[in-house]
Amino acid sequence: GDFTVGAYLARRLEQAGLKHYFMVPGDYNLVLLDELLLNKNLEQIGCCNELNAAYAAEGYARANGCGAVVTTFNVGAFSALNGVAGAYAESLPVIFVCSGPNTNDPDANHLLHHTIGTHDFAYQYEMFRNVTCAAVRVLHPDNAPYLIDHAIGTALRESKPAYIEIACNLSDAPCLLPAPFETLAFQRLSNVPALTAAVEQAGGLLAKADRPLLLAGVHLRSFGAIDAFRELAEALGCAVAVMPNAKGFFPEDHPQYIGVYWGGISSPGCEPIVDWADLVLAAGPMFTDYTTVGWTAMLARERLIDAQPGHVRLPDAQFANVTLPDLLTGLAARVPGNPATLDQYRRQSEKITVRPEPAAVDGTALTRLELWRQIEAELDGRTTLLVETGDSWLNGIYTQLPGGARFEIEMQWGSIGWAVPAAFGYRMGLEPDRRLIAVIGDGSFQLTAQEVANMIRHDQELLIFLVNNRGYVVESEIHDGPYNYIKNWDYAGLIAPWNAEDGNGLGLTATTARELADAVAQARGHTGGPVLIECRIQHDDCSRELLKFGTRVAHANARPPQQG
Ligand SMILES: Cc1ncc(Cn2nnc(CCOP(=O)(O)OP(=O)(O)O)c2C)c(N)n1
Repeated sequence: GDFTVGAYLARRLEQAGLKHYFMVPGDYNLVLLDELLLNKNLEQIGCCNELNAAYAAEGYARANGCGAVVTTFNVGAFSALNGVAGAYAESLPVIFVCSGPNTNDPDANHLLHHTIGTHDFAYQYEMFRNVTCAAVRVLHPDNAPYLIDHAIGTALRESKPAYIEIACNLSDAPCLLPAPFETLAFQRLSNVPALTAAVEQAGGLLAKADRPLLLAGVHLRSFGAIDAFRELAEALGCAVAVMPNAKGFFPEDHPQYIGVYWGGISSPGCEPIVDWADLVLAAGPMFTDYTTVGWTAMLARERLIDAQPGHVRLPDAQFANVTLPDLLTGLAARVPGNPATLDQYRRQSEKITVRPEPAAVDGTALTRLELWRQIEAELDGRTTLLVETGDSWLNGIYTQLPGGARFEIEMQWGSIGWAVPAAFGYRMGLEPDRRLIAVIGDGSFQLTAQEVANMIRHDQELLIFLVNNRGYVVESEIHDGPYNYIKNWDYAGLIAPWNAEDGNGLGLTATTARELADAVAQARGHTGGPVLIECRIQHDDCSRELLKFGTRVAHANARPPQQG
C-alpha cells in the first residue's frame, strides 16, 4: 500500500536502531505524531519540555547509538536547540524533527502563530544548519525520501545531529516506499592508499620510539574505535591513559591502565609517565581549555600522533580519509610490543588508593569524600556512572570504575541541566539488566528537575545522588560572587508531589555517613521507580582538583585582549 511521509520517517528511525523517540506535541506536529504512532516498533515518549526532550534524545544516543526528538515549530524547536547543539559538541547522532508551516502559507503571504510574525519561515532551518551536519526542509512529498535519507545517513556517518523540517500538511502525504537502509551509505570508509601510507608511517614512528604511550580520547565511542584502541594497546603492551572525557573507554581494571591524564590534576602517578613518553598516540582527542586545564597540559607536536575521526596528523605529515578504527586496527597488526612506559609506571607507582577508608560510617556529618567513597562502593560491572557538570565531574573522574562499568559525562558542551533528562533518555535506551547511577549538583538539578516525573511515569529504576552543597560550587571556586548562591529546595520532598496518585519514586535525605549508608541500602531494595538521595554537604567541601582546575580555567578566561 502507499506509504506516507511520516511512515517513511518512522521506518528510517526504526532502521537506524531506535525503539523510542522523545517529543512534545504542538498543533503543527500532531498529524506527524499520529503517523509515527502507527509504527508499532517505535515508542513515543513525552517530555515536560523540548529542552529536556533534546537532552533525553542525546542521553538515549549514548546508550543506543542514535536518538530522535520531535517538536513543534519555533517555540518547541528553539528550546530544543541547546540540546541539539550539545549533541553536535558531543558527536552524537540525534535526529531533530520539526513540523513547519503549511506549504500554502508562503504563497498566500500569510502570517502564522508560533513564528516571529514575518513572512519568511526559513530562519529556523538557517539557525539549525549551524549546529547539525545535515539540515533539510521537506516542502514537497516527492523530495521526502531523498531528504530524509540524506539527513539520517549523514548523521550516522558523521556521528552528529541532523535537522529534518517537514511541512505540517505533508505528514500524511503519499510517499515512495523506502529503499533498503544500506542505500543511506552511513558507514565511514577509509581511502585505502591513505590508510596504507598512514599505517606505514605511524607504525614506523611507534616501532622506533623508545617509550611509546597510548592516550584514549573522547571520540573513541562515537566513531566505533573502542575495540580497535584496546587491540592496539595490547599489541603495544605500553602504558595506557585516558583523557577525562574518555573515562571508561578503556577498562580501568586492565593491567596496562595508568589512569586519567589531565595535566596537573591527573590520576596519581600518571602525568610523569605521559611526560616521560617519547611518543604519544592520542586516539580521538579533543584538546580544549578544559581537557588541557587552561592550556597547561599540551602535548608537543614532535612527539604526538593525533588520530582524529577522519584524519591522522603525525609530527611531520597528515593523512586524510583514514578512519579511527581502521588506523588503530592497522597499527595493531604492525607494531612491535614495547612495555617501557608501563614498566616505568609500575616501578614508580605503589598501589595508590585515591579514596581513603572511612573514619567510621556513623553519625559524623556527611562529607564529599565519604559520599564518593560510598558511591564508588556502589558501582559494579553492570553500572553506568553519569555525572553532571560541577564538582560531580571531578569527583566522578577520579572514581575507580570496576571492569564493565561505564561512565557518561558531557564535558564538551557542559550545559547544566543536561543530566536529569539525559539520564531519563539513557535509561530508556539502556539494556534492562544494567544499572544507572547519576550524580547531580543542586544548581544543575534546578534547571530541568521536572523530568524526574517522567522517570516515575515510566517506572524507571535508577539512583540519583543529589549533591546539595548549597549553590554553584564549581563557579564559586572559579570566581565567586553573590550570583553563585541559590534558593534551597527540599529536594527529597519533591518526589512525593511528582508521584501524585500512582508513582513509585522514593526521596531520601542523608546528612551523616550512617544516614547515607542506610539510604543506599534502601535504594538497593527499591523497585519500580527512581530513588533520589539528597546528600547534604558543606559549600566549600569540594575536590582539591576543582581548586586547581578552577584557578587555571579562570586564568585562561582572564587573558587580556591582544594589544596592538
Ligand atoms: C546552561 C548552563 N548555564 C550556566 C552554566 C554555568 N555553570 N556551570 N556550573 C554551574 C553551577 C553548577 O552547580 P551545581 O550543579 O550545584 O554543581 P556544583 O558545582 O558541584 O555545586 C553553573 C551555573 C552552565 N555550565 N550551563
